[in-house]
Amino acid sequence: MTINPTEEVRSQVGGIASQAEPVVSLRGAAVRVGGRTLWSGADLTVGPGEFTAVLGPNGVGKSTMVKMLLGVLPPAAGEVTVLGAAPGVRNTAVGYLPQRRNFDASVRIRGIDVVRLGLDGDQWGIPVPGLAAFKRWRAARSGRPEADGWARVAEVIELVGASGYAHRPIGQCSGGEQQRLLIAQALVRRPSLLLLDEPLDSLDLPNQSAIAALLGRICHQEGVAVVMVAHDVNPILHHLDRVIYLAEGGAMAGAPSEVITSETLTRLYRTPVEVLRTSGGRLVVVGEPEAPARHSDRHSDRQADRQAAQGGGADS
Ligand SMILES: Nc1ncnc2c1ncn2[C@@H]1O[C@H](COP(=O)(O)OP(=O)(O)OP(=O)(O)O)[C@@H](O)[C@H]1O
Repeated sequence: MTINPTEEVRSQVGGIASQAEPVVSLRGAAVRVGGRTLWSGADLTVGPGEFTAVLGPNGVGKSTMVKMLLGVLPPAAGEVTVLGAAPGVRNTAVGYLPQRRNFDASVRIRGIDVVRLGLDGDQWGIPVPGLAAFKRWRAARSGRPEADGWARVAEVIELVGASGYAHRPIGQCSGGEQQRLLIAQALVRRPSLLLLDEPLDSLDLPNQSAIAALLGRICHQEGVAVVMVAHDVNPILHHLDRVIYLAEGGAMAGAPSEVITSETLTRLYRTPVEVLRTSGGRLVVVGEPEAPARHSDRHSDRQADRQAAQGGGADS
């Protein structure tokens, strides 16, 4: 499918959000886990086709915000709506990409089958939000779910630029290729909102840029609102419409140029952070804790833990 910012194409991907209604709205929202308030006072409005990053230090509660938007965890205070309803109610119109999972090289399932799981199955043990309701809706609507399903899978694979390798076993695809296929999986049900938890983690810089550009196109040309957790704002900075920085006890949201300033970030991170403007006018954040190299280490540790749990050593 050619990417074309027409209403017709928008309707092929984006779903039920009306232009007037915010896709996500937080008013004085707070979350508590284990008896502890992670953040509070969060005000955020995300409109259709807007790209928002959720940023902040490790453990501040970024993934927890995604869980709250999915309805898994209720807000401890304030008002939160997703697609005009309480979180969780409209999950059939929400695509979700959990924190990155690597497919081992021995995994034989093809990319297209992984994408198809977004319609028919679970994402490796993680329940697809609202799947049962969606299946009922789809069967009632089409009467031919199988044929409709494969046509949609092909369409969305083309959209993310994965046609060249979608028939390969996913374990033989590169990290960037796997991520495109997983984004296709999250898009296959034509969501109005895409929630992504650190989709750039463990990717090299060219792949971070390519995936960031793909998400920018999905958002701005296809009309899907994107809310994305990120550690490093730089690869996505020039695609963003809005950011929300979470900090211990607080939160600050706004346009990137308003929020991404040396003063604000230094205050939020409680460590010196400098925001520079390049000759091309782009912002670059220097000194933001948790640089990408550190994330890779973190995920390598998880891989080693998994291998150890399976009886192999980290170096086996
Ligand atoms: N069910 C739970 N019970 C108690 N504490 C929890 C629970 N779930 C998460 N936490 C804690 O809440 C905090 C926020 O976790 P969360 O994963 O949302 O942070 P994050 O900002 O996404 O972190 P990271 O950047 O490391 O991915 C962490 O300290 C975590 O240990």
